[in-house]
Amino acid sequence: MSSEADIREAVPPEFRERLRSVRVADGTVTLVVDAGGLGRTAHEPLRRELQAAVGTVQGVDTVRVALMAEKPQRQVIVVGSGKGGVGKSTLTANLAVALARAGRRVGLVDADIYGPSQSVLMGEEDSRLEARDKVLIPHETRYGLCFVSMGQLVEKGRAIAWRGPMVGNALGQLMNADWGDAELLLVDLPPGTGDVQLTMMQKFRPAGAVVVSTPQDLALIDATRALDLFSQADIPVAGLVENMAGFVCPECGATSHPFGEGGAQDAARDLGVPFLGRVPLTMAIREASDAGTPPAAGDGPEAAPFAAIAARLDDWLTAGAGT
Ligand SMILES: Nc1ncnc2c1ncn2[C@@H]1O[C@H](COP(=O)(O)OP(=O)(O)OP(=O)(O)O)[C@@H](O)[C@H]1O
Repeated sequence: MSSEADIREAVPPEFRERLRSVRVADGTVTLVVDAGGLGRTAHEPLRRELQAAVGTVQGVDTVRVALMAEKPQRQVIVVGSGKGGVGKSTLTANLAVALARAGRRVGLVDADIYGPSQSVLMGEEDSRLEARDKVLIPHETRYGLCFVSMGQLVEKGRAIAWRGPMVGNALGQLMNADWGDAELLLVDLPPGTGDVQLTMMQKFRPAGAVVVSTPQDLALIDATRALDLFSQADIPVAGLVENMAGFVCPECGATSHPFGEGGAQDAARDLGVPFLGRVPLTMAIREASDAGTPPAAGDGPEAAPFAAIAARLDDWLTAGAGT
């Protein structure tokens, strides 16, 4: 009859620290193993390796492996805007890249269910999502982060006309994908204040919200509405970002202000929310975004504003300002 010590000895050394308990009874061995920090994809190979190794011990007929997947502490940050077209998806993609570059383990969720664009922004237009045991496996990008998007589930160019419960269901699938050891999920919300936002706030309790606006008054009125929605739901506001703040002429480098100047910073001050920074309107940002090479991943001047905003968001999270 094999002893517990024989069984422990047979477990490959790299897994011994994960062993939580060993039970031996009538030729059946039960191992309880901590699978925390391993992605779901690693579970089956780990189980098979342990079964094979322990199965070689004399007197062992059956090896049962119970994997405990502790849930990593993961914070959710939503990025919203009062209206469409202000650059919310561009900002979310580049913030995710900048945070990953700064060493954060980041996942990106494209919850802009009616107009998903993260596949294009990440240069993964043809990527499709796979599922294991009905859990989606996020798609690995070249930029040090994984993402999921509605755009990966529906046919390209197909309009999505869903009612509330279907939207909630789709959102749940994206949020509950196999995020492995990601510590931060950045969520690109649809513009406005509809079903997705409400489901998000009720079901997934974000640690914080970032609101994007262009500097002109009309956009700021809408941004104020988005801020109001978050504060009503007790979601802390990490800050306001001013996008398309000043146009940098690609010919002469001079800056003009087609949408006005400093409006979001003033609005943030008036509303008592942090101002996270501004991103200029440049041809390079638009071209890089369309080409699927997020400017934040490069070393050009376009990366700097995103890195600065990401650092402020990181400080806000580190200071424990999120819930
Ligand atoms: N700072 C910027 N400089 C230049 N172009 C930008 C900038 N920010 C965004 N854009 C461009 O503006 C367009 C709209 O941006 P984006 O899709 O990110 O906006 P959105 O608010 O997410 O829109 P939607 O409401 O469709 O989700 C895109 O073509 C994008 O490349």
